[in-house]
Formats: sequence, structure tokens, C-alpha cells
Amino acid sequence: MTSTQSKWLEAELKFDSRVVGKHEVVMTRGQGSVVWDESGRSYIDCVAGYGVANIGHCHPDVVKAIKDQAERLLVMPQSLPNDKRAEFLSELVGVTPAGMDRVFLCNSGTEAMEAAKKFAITATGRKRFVSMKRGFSGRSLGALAFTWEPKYREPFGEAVDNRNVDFVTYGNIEELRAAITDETAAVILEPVQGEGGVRPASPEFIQEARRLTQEKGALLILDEIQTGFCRTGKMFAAEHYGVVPDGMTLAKAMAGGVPIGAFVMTEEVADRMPAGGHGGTFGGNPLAMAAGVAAIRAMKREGMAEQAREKGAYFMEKLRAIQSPKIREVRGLGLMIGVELKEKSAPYIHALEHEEGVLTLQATPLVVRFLPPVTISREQIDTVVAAFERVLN
Ligand SMILES: Cc1[nH+]cc(COP(=O)(O)O)c(CN[C@@H](CCC(=O)O)C(=O)O)c1O
Repeated sequence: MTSTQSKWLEAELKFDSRVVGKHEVVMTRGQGSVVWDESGRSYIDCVAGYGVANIGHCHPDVVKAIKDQAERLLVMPQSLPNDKRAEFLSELVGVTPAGMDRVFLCNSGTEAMEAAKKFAITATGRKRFVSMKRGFSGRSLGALAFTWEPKYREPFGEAVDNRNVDFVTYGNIEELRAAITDETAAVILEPVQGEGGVRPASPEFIQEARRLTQEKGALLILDEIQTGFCRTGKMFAAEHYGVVPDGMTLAKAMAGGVPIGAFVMTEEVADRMPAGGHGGTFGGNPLAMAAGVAAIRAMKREGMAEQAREKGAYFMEKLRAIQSPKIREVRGLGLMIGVELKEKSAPYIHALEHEEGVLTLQATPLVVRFLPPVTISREQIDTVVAAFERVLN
């Protein structure tokens, strides 16, 4: 530990598992698109908790909702109905695609994916799945079976059982057509691959996935854990493609920063799960529900989907205007943006943080991923782009 490290960093490095690599900084406060470290240094945050703070850090409506709920009721399991849970379910189903009106509540994206897997099996009586190369579905042993990147799976060997998973090249309709059979329970598909490199699907690919799954009696499950809640310029990315899936996994931004997850599905899918066939302790807890109601209402009231569309177009236009031989491609949808470089992105992500006060994250070794709050200002976008141009030169 260097002499300048704080007692907080020392303690976190000492006691944390450290399975996740640690930056040598201690973040203590956030507001909107800015976070501050313990020294008071500010950063424009284009990580946003890996795409969680879509409505901005500490949105006042969410803060108030948490404070109010904390004084009323924090703990209530799903077997006992609760007013805030009912309010949240109504709010959520009010924004999901028509017909997607049954919800299993949980606490993370991985949990939502685990639920999706079980509901798909009971809904179809089948046990095979189709997932995507470069896809990311979560870190549990069950969700890892759908996750492509070997480095996430290999340490666990056969404990990650993906023998019933057929992986196809993202975007390849012929491979998809060959993979979906009458043994397929579901196709798992991110409308925009996030951790896999910020890769928007073509409309043809998603629409063909919808057609083929219907034809074969399989489910189409869209993983909107990262693309959901205004991130791509619509409330859900599915809307860009005119596709209604049989299920959607949701998490990240859904409750404005409070841990939450959900598997949203059709009544037909929900009704095939045996009573008591799945569950959990914290799913649907009143605190997350209160935060989620406030977050979704803020998204609607502040027109955040349109904000993401407009600001994302502006952000990508400014990035594409950077004259640098190091940039291979700028791509994305709304404010889910990736810049693929012709060399490793890590040094530039480090320089952005330490030299420029801008936080970004990777999405495969060559891609710098920008996931700012939707509430980011154009001035802040300009600052981020100028900083990126400086570190590239
Ligand atoms: C599409 C998608 N699906 C599922 C998950 C799993 O959700 P959760 O259990 O709440 O983390 C994530 C996390 N995506 C982040 C991966 C974080 C990690 O390294 O793990 C990301 O995109 O960085 C996704 O982006």
C-alpha cells in the first residue's frame, strides 16, 4: 500500500475478496452524472455502475422514496402482499410490451436469468437453449452456461454445464435457423450485446429469432438487463425492433440504483411454473419497490428514452468526428456506446480516469464502453469527447 492510500482503500483491499480488480481510488459521493472521490476530485461517470445509474446518481425522487419507505417498511417477503410491491408491479407492467404482464421479482440480472431458465423449462417441457457467442448472461453457474467468454467459465470446469446450450454467431440467421429445434426451450438474446463489445443486433436477426421460435414452439427471451430502461433510446430495446418476446430479463437501472431484478413474461409462460417452483428471500422487497416506482416515473416524466436517443446520436457524432488512426469503429444504440480501438483499450481507460477525470469501462479488450447517465448534459459529453481525444493523441 502506498503512503497516500486512504484508510478506506487499505481496509477494502485488506478485507475484500479482491476477485474484482480494484482501482486505487475511493468514491464517496455521486450526483447526476458526477461522482467524487474522498479527496474531493470529481469524475464524469460513464460507467454509472455498469449501466445502473441511467437516471443519474442519487436522483432526488428515488432518494425521497427510499427515505419515506425506510420509515415505513423495509422487510416483507413475497408470500405477503405489500402496497409498494403492487404499485411497482403496476408501474412496470405499464411500460413493458403488451402481453408481458407477469413478473418474477429478484435482486440482480443473474437472478433474473436463473429464473428465466427455469420458467422456460416448465413452460415448454424442453431443456435445450440457444445462446449467442460473445453473449453475457451473468456469473452464477446456471447463467454462466449461457455466457460465452471462456475466461468466465473455465475456472469452474464441468460445474458450468452448458451441454444443453447451442451457441450461435450473433447476427448469423443461418446458424440460428439450424440451432433452433423442437428440443429448444428458449433462445437467449441481448438486443445489443453489452459486455461482449457493444454490438447492436440487426432488425432482421431479432425478427427472424422471433419468427423461428414461434414456428418451433420455443420461447424468445430478450436479455434487457443492460439495454432496458431508456439506455438505448427506448424504454426497452425490443421496441426498436418491433418484437414482443415471451420473456425479458431486467435489472440494473430498474430501481434507480437499488439492487433489483425481474423476469417479465407472458401469462402463458408464468402459468406453467408449478406453485412454489421458484422463489427467494429479498425479491420484491418494499425498499427496492419504492425506489423502482420513483425511478420508472422519473424516466417517463423526464422523457429519458428520448433524451438517450438524442444525446446518444450527439455523443456518437462527436466521437466519430475524432480524427485518430487508433479508432476502428464507433457503434452503439442510444447512450449504450462502444469505441473499438485498433489496440488494447485498458491504457486509455486508465488515462481517462487518472488524467482527465472521466470514468469509462471495457467491453472486450479493444472496446471502450460509455454508459453515462441518460441525464448527462451535452456540455459533459463535449468534455468527455475532448478528454478521449487527448488521451488518444
Ligand atoms: C446483458 C447482461 N445480462 C446479465 C448480466 C448480469 O447481471 P448482474 O447479475 O446484475 O451483474 C449483465 C451484467 N453486465 C455487467 C457484467 C458485470 C460482471 O463483470 O459480472 C457488464 O456489462 O459489465 C448484463 O450486462
